[in-house]
Amino acid sequence: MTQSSAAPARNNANLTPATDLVTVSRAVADLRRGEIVLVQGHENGEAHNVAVIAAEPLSRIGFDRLCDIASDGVSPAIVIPRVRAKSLGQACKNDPFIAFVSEDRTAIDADRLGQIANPLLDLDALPKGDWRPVSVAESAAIRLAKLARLLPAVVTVAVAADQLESLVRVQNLLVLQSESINGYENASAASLRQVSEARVPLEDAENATVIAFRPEDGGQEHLAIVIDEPAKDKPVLIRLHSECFTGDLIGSLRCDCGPQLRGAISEIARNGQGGIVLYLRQEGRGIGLVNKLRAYALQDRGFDTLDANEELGFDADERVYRPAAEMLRQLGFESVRLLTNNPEKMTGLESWGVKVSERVPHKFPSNGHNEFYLQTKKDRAGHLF
Ligand SMILES: Nc1nc2c(ncn2[C@@H]2O[C@H](COP(=O)(O)OP(=O)(O)OP(=O)(O)O)[C@@H](O)[C@H]2O)c(=O)[nH]1
Ligand SMILES: [Zn+2]
Repeated sequence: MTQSSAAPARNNANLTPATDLVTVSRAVADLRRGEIVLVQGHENGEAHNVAVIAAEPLSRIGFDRLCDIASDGVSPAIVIPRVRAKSLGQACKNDPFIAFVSEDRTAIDADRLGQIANPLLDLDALPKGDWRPVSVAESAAIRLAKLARLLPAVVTVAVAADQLESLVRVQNLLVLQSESINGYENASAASLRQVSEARVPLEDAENATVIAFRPEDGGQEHLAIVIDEPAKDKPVLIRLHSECFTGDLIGSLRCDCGPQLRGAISEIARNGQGGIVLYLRQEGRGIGLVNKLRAYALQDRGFDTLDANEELGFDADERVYRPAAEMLRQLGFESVRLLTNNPEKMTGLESWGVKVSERVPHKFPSNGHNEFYLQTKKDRAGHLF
């Protein structure tokens, strides 16, 4: 076990379970670097603690350190999506995630873990082992991996209560409560505050102002592009646009995002009443760019856009709409006319108290590459084309 007695503890093991935005965002960064984080969950009135490492950026050193934490001879558990377990030959119930524990600790190394976790990699055979349901702490750890925009697959070992305090103190590991992880997205959205604003004349809307909103934990800023001067006492024309690096910036033909973004700006400018484009940092329907590229690679192997997400262990759509509702509230708008084909955006906004008085269709012609994508949204995601 690596020890550094001089390292100050970054928090203590008795933290209250209130959502702790800063600790969660620090844990996200730790997980992305391949570091161990400690997660505490409560089941049947008892605390269960796990030390966690993400399966994806797992280094040999990180894996060895995790094994050092485990009791003698105990293999770490590999928590993967049910669909991945199925394709590895394990018929399982409907739990979305399942844990695999190898009989032989030496049968798993960092490379083998990557192959087990990532559906794009081939795996010859799984070593002998047992499957078991995941604990509350482990399912929160999966949520943390999703917040980190990593593959939803983690490696865990159980940690006894007396071991927890020394890991925090001696190894300088973060400990966080499952409630904090599970409440993070909501709390982060509620903490958004305007941090800067400037006039930015656009090709299609000369009178535009970009306003940036930052969450308290210092996470990614969402943007409001306010065009002209929309009245606050009647429904404002808006578009909720989810970030799409490939479609918005480099002209990808796999989706319809580029034309939808530019089209929304010009339509709002043309209508003469003003309006707002909310540019939401929810790349890849909330799974992040790296995972979206993985989903594209799976689509090239025959999965459709929704199944590809699920094959990776994500929901078909992981977006949340509280940040959009919060920005509208702070800008002083209560009621909107929404440019969209996606009914979930309407119900999402309404569930956070924004009145959607009208849906304004926002369809653009297909381009020779995105017909199947658009058809899938219509047939399987209920998009109204
Ligand atoms: N995971 C995943 N995300 C994708 C794929 N294609 C596009 N996206 C993402 O999907 C989102 C599309 O966002 P929007 O255009 O705002 O939403 P929409 O659900 O299509 O709804 P409307 O356009 O409003 O009708 C962006 O974040 C894209 O990056 C894909 O195949 N997989
Ligand atoms: Zn796109």
